[in-house]
Amino acid sequence: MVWTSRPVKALKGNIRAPGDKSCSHRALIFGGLAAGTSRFTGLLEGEDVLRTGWAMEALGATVKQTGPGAWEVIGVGEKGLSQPEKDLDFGNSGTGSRLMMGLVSGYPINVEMTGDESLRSRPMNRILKPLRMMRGLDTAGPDGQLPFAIVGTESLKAITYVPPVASAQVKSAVLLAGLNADGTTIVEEARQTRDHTERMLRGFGVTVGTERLGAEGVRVSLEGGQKLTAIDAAIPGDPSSAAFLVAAGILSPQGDVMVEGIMSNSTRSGFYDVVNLMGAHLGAEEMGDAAGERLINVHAGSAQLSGKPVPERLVPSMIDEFPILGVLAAFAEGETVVTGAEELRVKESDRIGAVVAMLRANGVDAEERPDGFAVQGCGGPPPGGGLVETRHDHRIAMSALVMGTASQNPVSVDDISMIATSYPDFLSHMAELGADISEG
Ligand SMILES: O=C(O)C1=C[C@@H](OP(=O)(O)O)[C@@H](O)[C@H](O)C1
Ligand SMILES: C=C(OP(=O)(O)O)C(=O)O
Repeated sequence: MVWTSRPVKALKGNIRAPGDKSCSHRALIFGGLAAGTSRFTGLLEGEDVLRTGWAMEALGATVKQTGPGAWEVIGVGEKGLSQPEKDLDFGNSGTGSRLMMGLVSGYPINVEMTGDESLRSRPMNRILKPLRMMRGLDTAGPDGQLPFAIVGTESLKAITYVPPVASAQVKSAVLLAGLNADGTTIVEEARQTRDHTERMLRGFGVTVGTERLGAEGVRVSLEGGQKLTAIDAAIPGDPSSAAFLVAAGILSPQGDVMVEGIMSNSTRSGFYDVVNLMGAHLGAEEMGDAAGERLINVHAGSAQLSGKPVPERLVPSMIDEFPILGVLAAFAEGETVVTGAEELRVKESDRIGAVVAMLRANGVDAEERPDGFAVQGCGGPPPGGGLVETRHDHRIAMSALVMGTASQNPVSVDDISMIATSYPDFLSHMAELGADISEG
């Protein structure tokens, strides 16, 4: 179903950022594992997160909604995870599926897992390889794409693992397997990825060590056999979802957008650093904290940006924000170049190909690089007028719709259904700001 975003003069208003997707997955997983009842507020009720909740229920936890964004999770505690009676379907979610692969591998259960067309095409050997090492198996194995089964065991051995790609999902899967392994599991990241697993596990009473490794890296360690204790927590706002609203405020000719309660964590803030480098002058005010994370309100007003090379050291901390950065680059003056971001090829879509196709369909000069893309900015509103192929990718759909709010002509997308995986309130939030987005 085609939806179209038409240019409007002003986007204005205050929006509360939706709950963070990464933290919401982890809240349900850790709550489902813990002894006792955990209560969460502000949980993201996106499809990806709900599927993680259903998976935890299939494994023996009780997960129930008690109000809007309010959830109660009764964990399995001492009993451990039990054999699910059906396949676990993770839909579109790399995070849910990969974290759960690590988690279930340390229990004597056999778990069939699957996902949608996009997830079934994503690489899983990055998880299967360290899990095989923890079983003492040769690291060579069949190439992994869902559907497949994880056959768990109670005799995992701790390993020291250096992931070949910067991935919080890989780090987290290894640490979750490490919870049930014999010895101390260590993950060494050359460039640190988002640290929500480490922080939230500590909240649930697990001792997790973190040491700096070189200028940009980290060594994370966790002793096997530790138990989790239930907590009450408020989920911080999602900086990745908020990035669409912030971009909309910057691009609007009369933009005045405040996004409230965004998690401020240096492992997630790359997008905000880059748009400031490009000349956005975002305003930030402290808002207290939630679940051990600092919260800020961010104000975004109209600004003419200048294209910039994106510093490679910031790539992991903005890995989900490249589609919307591509849109900002199209409005900027001069060239924006992204390098060192080959991971974008294996997200919900090949996001290098999808971003370049989105921009070209709207009259913008953009080209693919093996590990990124280059955009020649229009120095103002790009032509627009295109129909964007979203390729089952929520972030491409939202980026294209934001582009349409300020381009010369409307921008259409071929599908919006998958936006609900990460940001079910996106369209209503955009409408509150004054966007003109509708079917057809
Ligand atoms: O751990 C997480 O919650 C996530 C890690 C990132 O994936 P990778 O680990 O594949 O980089 C990110 O793209 C995803 O949206 C969420
Ligand atoms: C890459 C993403 O998520 P996941 O890997 O969980 O599917 C995303 O939300 O942009």
